[in-house]
Amino acid sequence: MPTEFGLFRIYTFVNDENKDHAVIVRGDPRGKEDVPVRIHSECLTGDVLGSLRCDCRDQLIQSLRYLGRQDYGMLIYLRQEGRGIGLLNKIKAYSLQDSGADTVEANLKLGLPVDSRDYSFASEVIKFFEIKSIYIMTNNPEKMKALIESGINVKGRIPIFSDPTPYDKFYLETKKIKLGHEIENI
Ligand SMILES: Nc1nc2c(ncn2[C@@H]2O[C@H](COP(=O)(O)OP(=O)(O)OP(=O)(O)O)[C@@H](O)[C@H]2O)c(=O)[nH]1
Ligand SMILES: [Zn+2]
Repeated sequence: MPTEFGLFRIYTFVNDENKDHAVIVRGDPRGKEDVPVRIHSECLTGDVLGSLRCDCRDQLIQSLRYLGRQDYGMLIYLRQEGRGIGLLNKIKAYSLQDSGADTVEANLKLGLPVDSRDYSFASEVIKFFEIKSIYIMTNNPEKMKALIESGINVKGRIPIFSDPTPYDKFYLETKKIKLGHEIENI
């Protein structure tokens, strides 16, 4: 698949819930060591519509740009919208955030988990390609931990910072303080 970031191959994998996840592969990472991998969670509002309420689109573009410069690597696009609560609930959470709640409080007020994402599917994909070790592109230590616990040899982390805007500064601060994201530029 030719993209503005370079040439990739695209695969789809379907899980038990019948969600089709996309894997965008650069070069041939099969059997390789030290493969850069971005595991990106779906964000329709940011990734597709360009919403500035979050940094998702910026991280997606930075990841693809980075991967496009590598000989091999992959981006696993997981259909776990809204950290797993789905689009409808994320929009309800946005409404509560407009009344003052932060991104964590809003989920809790809706009676939903703060983060119900599952990375086992991403691990299966990495194992499918027989990748020996990875560098994970994330600021989220929980994501890294989940991958290690599922048996992936994670050699290290590649941070992806985006410049905060007036629209996402509070969101990024909350991710740093309440969700433990290692964001150094706020
Ligand atoms: N529930 C909820 N989900 C959100 C909100 N803003 C963005 N998301 C979702 O959050 C997911 C991305 O998670 P983030 O917390 O931004 O980042 P991360 O994937 O944990 O960490 P990185 O790997 O550093 O990007 C996507 O599925 C978005 O749809 C929000 O305010 N509420
Ligand atoms: Zn987003």
